Amino acid sequence: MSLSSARVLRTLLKRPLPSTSSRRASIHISSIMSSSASVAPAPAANITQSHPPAVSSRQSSADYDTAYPIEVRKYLRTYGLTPPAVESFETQEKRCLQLLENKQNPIDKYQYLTHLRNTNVNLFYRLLSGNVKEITPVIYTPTVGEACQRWSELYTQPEGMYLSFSDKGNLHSIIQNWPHNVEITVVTDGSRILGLGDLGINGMGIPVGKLALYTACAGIRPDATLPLTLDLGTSNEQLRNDPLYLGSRRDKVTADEEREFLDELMAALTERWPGIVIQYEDFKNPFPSLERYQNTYTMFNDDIQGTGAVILGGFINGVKQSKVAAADQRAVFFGAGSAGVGVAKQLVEFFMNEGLTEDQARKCFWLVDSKGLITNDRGDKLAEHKLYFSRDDNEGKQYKTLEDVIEYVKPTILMGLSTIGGAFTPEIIKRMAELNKMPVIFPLSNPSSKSECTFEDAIKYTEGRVLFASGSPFPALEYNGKTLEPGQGNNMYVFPGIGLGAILSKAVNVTQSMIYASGKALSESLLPEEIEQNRMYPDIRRIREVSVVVTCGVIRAAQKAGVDRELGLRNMDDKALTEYVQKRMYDPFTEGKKVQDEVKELASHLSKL
Ligand SMILES: NC(=O)C1=CN([C@@H]2O[C@H](COP(=O)(O)OP(=O)(O)OC[C@H]3O[C@@H](n4cnc5c(N)ncnc54)[C@H](O)[C@@H]3O)[C@@H](O)[C@H]2O)C=CC1
Ligand SMILES: CC(=O)C(=O)O
Ligand SMILES: [Mg+2]
Repeated sequence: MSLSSARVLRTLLKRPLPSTSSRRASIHISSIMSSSASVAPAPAANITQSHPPAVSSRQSSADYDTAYPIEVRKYLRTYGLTPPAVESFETQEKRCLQLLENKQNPIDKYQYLTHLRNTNVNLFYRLLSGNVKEITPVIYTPTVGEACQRWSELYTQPEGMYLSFSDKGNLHSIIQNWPHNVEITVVTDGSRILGLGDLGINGMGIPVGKLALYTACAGIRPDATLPLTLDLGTSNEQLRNDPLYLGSRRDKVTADEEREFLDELMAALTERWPGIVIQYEDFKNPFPSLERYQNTYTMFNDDIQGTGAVILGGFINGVKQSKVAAADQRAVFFGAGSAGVGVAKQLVEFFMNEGLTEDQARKCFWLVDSKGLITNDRGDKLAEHKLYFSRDDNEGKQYKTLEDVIEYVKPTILMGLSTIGGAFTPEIIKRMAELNKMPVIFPLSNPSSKSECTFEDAIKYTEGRVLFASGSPFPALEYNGKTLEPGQGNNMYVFPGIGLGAILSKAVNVTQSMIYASGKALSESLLPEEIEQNRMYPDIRRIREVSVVVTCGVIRAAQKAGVDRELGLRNMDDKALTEYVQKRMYDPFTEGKKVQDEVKELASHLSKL
């Protein structure tokens, strides 16, 4: 059967997926009129059944909130489908936190939170917003790493779209199956999931986790987000032989095949949802797609650009503390992939803004990959993205190990984007501390097991002088009577604001200037007391406020670049723009109130008839 005839058949067999608003349109007058009387449950059966009964799988998961008053439950036709008590947000949170605490393993906590998101979306986001520091490590790095590794083993429900290479030619029609209007998608092919390698379609945990952060941090409505995983084969033989693996068992498609598929995908997504923002995530080789689509679609690559921006943000504050001028910086990058090159390029731009020429700025960087320092005369064919930083001043000498490179360069900065856990050994950290008053050491690989060093080691071996940020979170430490908080250099500080800024400004493209602006805005989002505490990044608990600052910076940059189509925002001063952004953000704490207000308004209207 062709896809289009399958769709017709399905349409005939099934009633359409009702949206919350269409369901609300078929109001149950008697239930609302009787609801104000008391909390005593009037039988749900008093509801006139003018159309098929509400089926749980057809309701929005937000509708089953035990915080909803009786009249709202009747209005939503969930009366009787939730326990009788009407709970406060505090009681709900207490139960959820207790349940979380009782779970022994991070993955059990992850599964519980997944269940919660699918059964009461507003409660999930209230819980996340109120406990962002505690819960982010469960739904995002590091735990999402294990969730992806075990995705096929633990699978219970769909949470996004899966598109296979064999669907090529039909992507446009398959995408029509998604039942909501989408403003933003995160798309991966699973080929480089964190530092864990090619996980094929098991990588779905990443789009799901990133989009949960879009909602929690930048207030993009949950139903306007689309987690998207491309099943383009996998080079992971173990997965292909795993009987539980949920993807196709073919080898990875070729670069040409991938390009053709992505061309069709980009067109299909944009045709279905004009203006959609498309975030590329965790592709093994993401440079060609960024180059190909960045001037044609509203898209960006989080690993290259988001990571560049977040490190720029922290680095601007770090430089102020270390007081080493741009011209005197020498940065060794351990790892020269998408993230390494993305960060280095972003810092080149910063150094140029600090007065260096491009060549002077570029020469401040020494990139190391699995074969050692990247030089023109190393003897291997360098991937294109490495050429810009390849050194020609090594006088014929090759430096194979990180120790050798450090002795040669005597760096002020050591970045880790290598996926090699523990690569920054005590000796390396000590050497950085000998070379610098305040060494910058950023072990940025994820998840925690891949971090190039721990916060504890960085503090111990530099005697507390390190300027530290890691990709995954580490706990705070007591050192010499002081509590030291590690920085978290993770793109989660910027991608929510980049996405929201692009959506609200209706940007036709995500320009490099918008990316730079996100990092700059992040650096300016610190409170005076955070600056006083020598922090490079704001407290993660303020991420929603921070995302508003980042969003405004991105919108202004879009306006300056002339890629914005929401021209009304141009006339707003900064205060008005900030308020506009805040008002446009989904807030799980007031979401239920909106429904209650609708019910009240309707009851009052009906009483006047
Ligand atoms: N903190 C953050 O926000 C972000 C962190 N990352 C993390 O950065 C890591 C790298 O990501 P990508 O650059 O996208 O991956 P990639 O696969 O493109 O690059 C990895 C690089 O590490 C090098 N490498 C591998 N083994 C090595 C060894 N033994 N010695 C020296 N170099 C070695 C490779 O040659 C390559 O240049 C991952 O763990 C990822 O999770 C990525 C994006 C954002
Ligand atoms: C944080 C992130 O995007 C990564 O590790 O790939
Ligand atoms: Mg990533």
